[in-house]
Amino acid sequence: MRIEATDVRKTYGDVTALDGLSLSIPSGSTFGIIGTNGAGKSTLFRLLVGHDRPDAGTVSVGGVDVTEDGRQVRECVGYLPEHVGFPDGLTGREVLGVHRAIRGLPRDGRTAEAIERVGLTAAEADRRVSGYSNGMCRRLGLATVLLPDPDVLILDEPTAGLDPRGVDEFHAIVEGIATETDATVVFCSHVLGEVERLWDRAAVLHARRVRASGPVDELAAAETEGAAEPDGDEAGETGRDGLRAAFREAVGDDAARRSTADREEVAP
Ligand SMILES: Nc1ncnc2c1ncn2[C@@H]1O[C@H](COP(=O)(O)OP(=O)(O)OP(=O)(O)O)[C@@H](O)[C@H]1O
Repeated sequence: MRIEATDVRKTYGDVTALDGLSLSIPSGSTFGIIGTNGAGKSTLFRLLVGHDRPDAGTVSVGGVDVTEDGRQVRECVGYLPEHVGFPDGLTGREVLGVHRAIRGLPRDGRTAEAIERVGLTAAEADRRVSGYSNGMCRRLGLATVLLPDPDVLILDEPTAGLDPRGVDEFHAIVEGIATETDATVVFCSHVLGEVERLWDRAAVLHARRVRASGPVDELAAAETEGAAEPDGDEAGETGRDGLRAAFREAVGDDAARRSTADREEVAP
């Protein structure tokens, strides 16, 4: 499903989180949003799933305006927020059972399928979540959003706090989902390495809007080739120099270099 955001503005009191943001995410793509802390990534995601409303502009998923029919959009979108909590006393499988029941989904084996898809063993699924590692919690969170077989997956920094092996394993799971389904996968991160490994296309969020967007190979290739001057500040599709410049501008030169190194560290 295609996702479109057009000239979106969102404020929280006197804080302007997004201003003039426009973004187009093609159906079936794996799309990364990269930006520093506070760039507005989570705000954008909340708008995409109708948990928040833009002050101006429009957001649509599969041609449906999210502000007009948020319910229809949420039925086909799986949204994993950055912070997810589970009731300590339940097992992973019970957590999934609760999610299945809340959504009114049938008992048709989808819980076991979701457990398998995220790489939890049956024994792990039957353990209480109070004993889960961060990586297991992330997998369980992903399993909860996979239950309804969503057309769109929106994952807000799902690898934050994972060690390099955990990041790699999580990427492999998401790659499997992207390959085996037609789902559009949108994922955000601070780390360029994650972009190169996982995504077809990416957008750099900076100064409350999309600073640049385009194919990831252009962004990543540009990053490893050295410095370049910015080529303008228009949002939307840009060439290699625009992506490279936007990424450096957003995260700073040192962070850009570290981000490239992070990619090498987590490479299999
Ligand atoms: N509920 C809220 N109330 C007030 N300000 C908010 C709220 N949500 C977000 N903001 C502000 O909006 C801006 C964008 O925040 P947002 O959480 O979307 O950024 P982010 O890119 O997801 O950051 P991070 O990488 O740290 O998660 C920040 O200045 C933040 O303080």
